[in-house]
Amino acid sequence: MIATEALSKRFPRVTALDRLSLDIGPGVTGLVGSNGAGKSTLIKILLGLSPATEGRAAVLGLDVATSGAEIRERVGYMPEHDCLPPDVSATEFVVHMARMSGLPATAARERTADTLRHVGLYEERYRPIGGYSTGMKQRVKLAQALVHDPQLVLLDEPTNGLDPVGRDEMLGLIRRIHTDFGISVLVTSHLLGELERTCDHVVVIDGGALLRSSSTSDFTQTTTTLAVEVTDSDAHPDGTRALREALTAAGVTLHAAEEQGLPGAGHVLLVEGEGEATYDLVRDTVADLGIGLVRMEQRRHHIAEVFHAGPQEQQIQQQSQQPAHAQLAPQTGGGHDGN
Ligand SMILES: Nc1ncnc2c1ncn2[C@@H]1O[C@H](COP(=O)(O)OP(=O)(O)OP(=O)(O)O)[C@@H](O)[C@H]1O
Repeated sequence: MIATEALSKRFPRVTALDRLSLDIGPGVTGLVGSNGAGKSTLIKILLGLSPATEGRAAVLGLDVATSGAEIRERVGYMPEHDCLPPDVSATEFVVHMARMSGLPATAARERTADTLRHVGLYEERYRPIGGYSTGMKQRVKLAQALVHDPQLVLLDEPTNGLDPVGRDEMLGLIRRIHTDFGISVLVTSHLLGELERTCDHVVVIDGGALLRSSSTSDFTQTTTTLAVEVTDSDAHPDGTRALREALTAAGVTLHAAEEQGLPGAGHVLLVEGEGEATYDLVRDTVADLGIGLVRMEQRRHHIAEVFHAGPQEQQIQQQSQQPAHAQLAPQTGGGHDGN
């Protein structure tokens, strides 16, 4: 879908992309990086809207330096910034964008109705965009990227400005772009956690250079550690502590998640697993103590942990509760006009 080779983009005072080489296949791919990492710059080069300083890039096998117009015919683009005209309706705007992409008038109207319905805009599509909420505007931006039935869409920070419910809905829509229509997706975000559920593959860039590119399952592979959570009882007002003491006496290696200083982790014990025997021992010990077993599960790595620990350090600090959307620290000096 997308291939870049030693792609660089230098502005007078900043290197936005630094010899970036990528190979992105079909499916849903997340492009993650903090503010100023170079995500928007890469997208603009891929669309043939901005020339690279050095290196090469191809989208759907077409060279970005020479085939910008053909690429834009086959690729949809959802820009990051608010760019919608306030005084026209979603229908008028999306029909216009469909016509710009080369669809005849009737097809443009039909595709617009289908696409707006798909993104969840119904009767409000006849009202001027200026009165829409942020979530509705993001849906219009997504609809205009999809209306000409592209093979690939490039979505720049589609969850920006959305509340948690709106973000989940948008992520669900993005996933369905691929599952329902077979359109491949490159979606950027500075929130590592949200891509875990949405993307098949994740590319992490920082300072315009590649940090890591791998499948989401590689990022989130399971560990041999069990996360165990129990209830308290009258006999054991601190059930977690009672279980900890009993398991330690039985010779099991374990530590409390709260030792890592994680919020909400006070009732979670992390048990070093040694196969079936450990599951049985935990179950029997909990039963003997007469407390309740809330959960016992193999811990998964979260993308954010892997990223913070660095690719080489797969033995990551143990923790059971990661905030749903771990955010990369913003970089300094990122101000620009966005063009
Ligand atoms: N037209 C421009 N002129 C000068 N510098 C620019 C220009 N566009 C981008 N930059 C700089 O290039 C770097 C990468 O910017 P880019 O917009 O690609 O980052 P990003 O990862 O998309 O971040 P954000 O999500 O904040 O937009 C930043 O340091 C930015 O200031």
